[in-house]
Amino acid sequence: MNQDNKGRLVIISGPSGAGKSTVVGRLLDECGLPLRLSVSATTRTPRPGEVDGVSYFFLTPEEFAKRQAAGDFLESKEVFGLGHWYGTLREQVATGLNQGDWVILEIDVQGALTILENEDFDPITLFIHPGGMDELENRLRSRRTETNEAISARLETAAAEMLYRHRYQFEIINGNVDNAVAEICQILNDQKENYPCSKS
Ligand SMILES: Nc1nc2c(ncn2[C@@H]2O[C@H](COP(=O)(O)OP(=O)(O)O)[C@@H](O)[C@H]2O)c(=O)[nH]1
Ligand SMILES: Nc1ncnc2c1ncn2[C@@H]1O[C@H](COP(=O)(O)OP(=O)(O)O)[C@@H](O)[C@H]1O
Repeated sequence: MNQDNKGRLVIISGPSGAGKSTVVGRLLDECGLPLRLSVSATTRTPRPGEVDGVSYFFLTPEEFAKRQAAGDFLESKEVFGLGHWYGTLREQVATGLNQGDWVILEIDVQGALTILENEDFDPITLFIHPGGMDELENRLRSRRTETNEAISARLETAAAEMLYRHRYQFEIINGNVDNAVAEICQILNDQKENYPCSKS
């Protein structure tokens, strides 16, 4: 799927609350590359303001299981141990790569490792974190989207995920959003030298 300059896969992981969505939103607008976000499917309920098909495809557990059985996912995982599933849709990735886009997967560590084991891809991998667990907790609490139970599960998972950051090519500390965005744009544009885009 990745031959003939037909786009690239970019994997971004990091603990919940690290600022992945914030940074990715900016990258899409500011990097000057044909980036697009792969919209994942999930069984979790939408937060206020999240739009089906834009933030995620929000599926019932039954719909999700059906799509798993049909082989529609490149990878799918239960994240945080709270019974909510998340999955990368093959179609999202294939469509983007075939159009020459750089397809961003904003996925957890388990999903990233599964894709790294898949030899069809040669992804650029980035791990984002805020530099400290206290700051992570502050961000999660001030986002006001999660219950205390969900915040605790996210913090526990965060500690485990941090242990995998060395499996990624690039570690980004998102202390200041502007700096993190600039650093990642620079990394991606440097990679372009190795893999010229068919689109730009
Ligand atoms: N493996 C996998 N993880 C995903 C996928 N989509 C989102 N995630 C991860 O699921 C976690 C939870 O996402 P979300 O419920 O939106 O909460 P947030 O990270 O606190 O904003 C994050 O670590 C995401 O990176 C996916 O398709 N596959
Ligand atoms: N560099 C930063 N400094 C301070 N707050 C940030 C920073 N980056 C993101 N945030 C805030 O932290 C919270 C979590 O960010 P979000 O992008 O939702 O994280 P993630 O997608 O990794 O779960 C949000 O309220 C966001 O506005």
